[in-house]
Amino acid sequence: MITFDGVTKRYAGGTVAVDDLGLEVPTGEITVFVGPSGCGKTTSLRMINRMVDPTGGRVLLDGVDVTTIDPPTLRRGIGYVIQQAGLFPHRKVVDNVATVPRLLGWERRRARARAMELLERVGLDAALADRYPFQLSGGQQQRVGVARALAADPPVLLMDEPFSAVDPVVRASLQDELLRLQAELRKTIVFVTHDIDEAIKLGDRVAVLRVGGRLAQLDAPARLLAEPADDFVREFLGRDRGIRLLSFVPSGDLPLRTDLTVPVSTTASARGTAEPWLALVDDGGRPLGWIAPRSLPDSGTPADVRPEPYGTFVRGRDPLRSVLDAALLSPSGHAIAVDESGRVEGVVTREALDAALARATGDARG
Ligand SMILES: Nc1ncnc2c1ncn2[C@@H]1O[C@H](COP(=O)(O)OP(=O)(O)OP(=O)(O)O)[C@@H](O)[C@H]1O
Repeated sequence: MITFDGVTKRYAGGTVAVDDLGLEVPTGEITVFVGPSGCGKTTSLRMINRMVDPTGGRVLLDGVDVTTIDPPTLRRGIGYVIQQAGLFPHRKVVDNVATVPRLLGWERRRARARAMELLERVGLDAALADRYPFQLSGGQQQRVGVARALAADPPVLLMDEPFSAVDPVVRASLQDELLRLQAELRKTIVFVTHDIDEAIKLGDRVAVLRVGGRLAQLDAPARLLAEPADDFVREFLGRDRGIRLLSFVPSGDLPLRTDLTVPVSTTASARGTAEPWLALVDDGGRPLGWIAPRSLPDSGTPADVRPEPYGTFVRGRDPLRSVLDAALLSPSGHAIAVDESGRVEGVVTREALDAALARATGDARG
């Protein structure tokens, strides 16, 4: 665990970058520092690995004041990833990743083997190992940066805007990759960003800082969205707070109707149904779309019927936000629930969804 105990940093010249910061970064979790430019995020992060020392208060790593540990020893247990990856330009990718193990005295072959294993872990093709950093895309460079930080298997990882220099699509995949890795590795991660969406996606807890280096709020993302502490946090969170909150509400307990589906082989049997919409399902159990039984032809083959568009969600895995999205994509207003392999489990009606939405927003309002 990392503890900020009344930490202040006043730079020469008088700027107070961090002001009496008190918070805990739990072991094995991702804690995100977020806030506008100049609010002291980077300074706070760097006080953990002693690139900056506080002028007041203490930063404790598992109860030990970091200023009592000499920086090289301290940094051996702390990986560090920065924007633009910060790779050594004249070293091949594999040697970049092997840098810290080599510094720790690993023999060359073992360090390289470890580097190759990590490149694979972060989703990079082994063929890239012998390239130089300039021969990689921005996203690939960031992956190398993450692999390098993980090379000595440090319990703590500091990440300073690591994904902000890449385009939104690559950025999203790097974020997904980090979450996947973290599920396996359970590092204690402090992640700095100015992007609130990134903070909410990645953080187990999010610390919102305001300029002057003061902590505005520290909470789990769902709580932050539901109950911003003040106007500054509310404005920083921006629009769509209610919708974004639905990303944290599970869909597993939504009631399913199985009588609102019809197999394609028996489409004609749907003619007499009173329901305005039925979900058409193929022979493999996969959704084909919505049909209106009333519009089925009295004669001829119902095979000519063209199903209307639909949306699906994986029940139990996807959040309520995905159910709402699926419902909005369907003319019926209902959402089709599928299992992990894409087979239809049933239908969540608009009424059931409305009730769940009312419950979720009611819970959020407290
Ligand atoms: N070495 C330094 N000397 C003097 N002032 C500094 C120094 N480093 C940072 N500052 C000031 O401290 C404040 C906080 O800086 P810091 O880099 O920690 O903010 P940040 O939240 O990480 O900002 P950004 O999102 O723009 O990177 C700013 O006002 C900055 O100008």
